[in-house]
Amino acid sequence: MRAGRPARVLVVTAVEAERDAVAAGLAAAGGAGSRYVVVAAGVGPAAAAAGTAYALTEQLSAGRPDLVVSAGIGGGFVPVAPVGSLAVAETIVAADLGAQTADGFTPVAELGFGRSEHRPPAGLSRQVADALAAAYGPVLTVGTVTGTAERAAELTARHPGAVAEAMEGFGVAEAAAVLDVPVLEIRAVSNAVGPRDRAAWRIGEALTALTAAFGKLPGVLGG
Ligand SMILES: O=C(O)c1cccc(C(=O)CC[C@H]2O[C@@H](n3cnc4c(=O)[nH]cnc43)[C@H](O)[C@@H]2O)c1
Repeated sequence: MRAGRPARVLVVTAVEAERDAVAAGLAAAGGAGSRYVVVAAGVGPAAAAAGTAYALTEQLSAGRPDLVVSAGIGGGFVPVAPVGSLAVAETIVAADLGAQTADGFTPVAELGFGRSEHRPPAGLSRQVADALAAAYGPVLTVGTVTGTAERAAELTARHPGAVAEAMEGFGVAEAAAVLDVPVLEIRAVSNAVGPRDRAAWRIGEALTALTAAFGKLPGVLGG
């Protein structure tokens, strides 16, 4: 990102409820909303990449965005990211893109194809995490929501310090990287990563936290 406050920010969520929660926060921040475009691109990394690429291309005539933010609800690794809290990505990791063998999982980058993670600007991501009182660490992108304690333990072992998982960050980051636009990922925790208990998801609480985060973000990014 160029020095100073970003002139244009693209925020990509998965679903409309997340988009509306982000927009409500930006509206509460007052005026900053005009520099922000918020789109709901769909669930999963493929929809996220396609939607981000489309939105970036559409915005090019007004000038290339300075920053792309992947945002929404997510699963939190407890105890570091409990339900209702926020998580900000230090790295955005494609946690299930690769090959599963008898010896375990090999990430796609180790297979010699592409990359397995994106690194947001370190100073900026840390600054945003601190300002939002968010957990800070790797945020995993998965194609399949974790639903067992065994899978959660496997992910934690492979990605020490992981704070959250969701389904879009890596797709958003891949699209942003094509235009060399820096990326952040901000997640509001709706559920714990672990044994599947859909009834325990606190989506309303997470959306409220997401709104609060985007009420603060313009101030953190420089008004
Ligand atoms: O209940 C299910 O089985 C289920 C399966 C696929 C998707 C969903 C969603 O509700 C997706 C919405 C959205 O939420 C993010 N999210 C929230 N918690 C998690 C999680 O623990 N692991 C991964 N993603 C999560 C995700 O980014 C989706 O876009 C429900």
